[in-house]
Amino acid sequence: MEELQELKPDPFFREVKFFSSYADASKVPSKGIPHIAFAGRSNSGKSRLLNAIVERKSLAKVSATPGKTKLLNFFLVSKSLFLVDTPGFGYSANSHKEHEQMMDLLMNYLNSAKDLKCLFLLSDAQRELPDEELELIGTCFEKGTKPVLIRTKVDKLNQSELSKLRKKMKNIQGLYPMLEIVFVSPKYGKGLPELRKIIENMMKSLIIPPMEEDTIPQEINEQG
Ligand SMILES: Nc1nc2c(ncn2[C@@H]2O[C@H](COP(=O)(O)OP(=O)(O)OP(=O)(O)O)[C@@H](O)[C@H]2O)c(=O)[nH]1
Ligand SMILES: [Mg+2]
Repeated sequence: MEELQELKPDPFFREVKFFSSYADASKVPSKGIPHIAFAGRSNSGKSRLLNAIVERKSLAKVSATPGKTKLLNFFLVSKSLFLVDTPGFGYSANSHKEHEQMMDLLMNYLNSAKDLKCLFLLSDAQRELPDEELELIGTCFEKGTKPVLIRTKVDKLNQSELSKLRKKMKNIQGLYPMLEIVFVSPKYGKGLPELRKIIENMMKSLIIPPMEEDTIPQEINEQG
């Protein structure tokens, strides 16, 4: 894979900040600012990809230990878009009880957030795509949330593994012809222009009300 090229700074992502964290899905912002959520198994690379898209090194917290992100962490981009980092499903290094709470939080959010317009569903390219991910893609189409399937860590695959993966993804697009699938490696900048384009197109298709002052939190709490 080619080395990371110097990326052209994207003006839309120049203004990005941590907004707030939520442990209760009913409290998340719902005033018309669209959300894009990053969901997927623990350790699939959600937090790292979010940072890479907005060209920040450590805005969202990244860790090699699965289960790092425990809350719904909202990042506000140009006062008009929330990128939402979420706890990972599947194995995590947290206690069983804590993990169950994280999963309840995530599912409540995915099922109820009115402003969730797009789901970035990440899955490690070294692993088979689990059936649950396919079901989640189906649910997104039913609910009118645009799903994007993102295969991460493609830098860890060799050429023959990559071509096998491409074939498998073609089969999935046979099931879901409208599904966009992107291969990424934040390490090498791969897939980032495609994802930024998806975000740009989504923003163009929406009418977004100006952000009200009272929705900006007075005290920003800790990211979890
Ligand atoms: N080689 C490689 N490593 C990656 C890539 N993306 C993420 N990683 C690494 O994978 C590990 C997990 O990344 P995170 O972004 O914290 O994963 P996450 O999905 O947010 O994990 P949880 O918050 O625990 O659910 C970290 O050590 C990352 O540096 C990638 O594209 N290539
Ligand atoms: Mg994370």
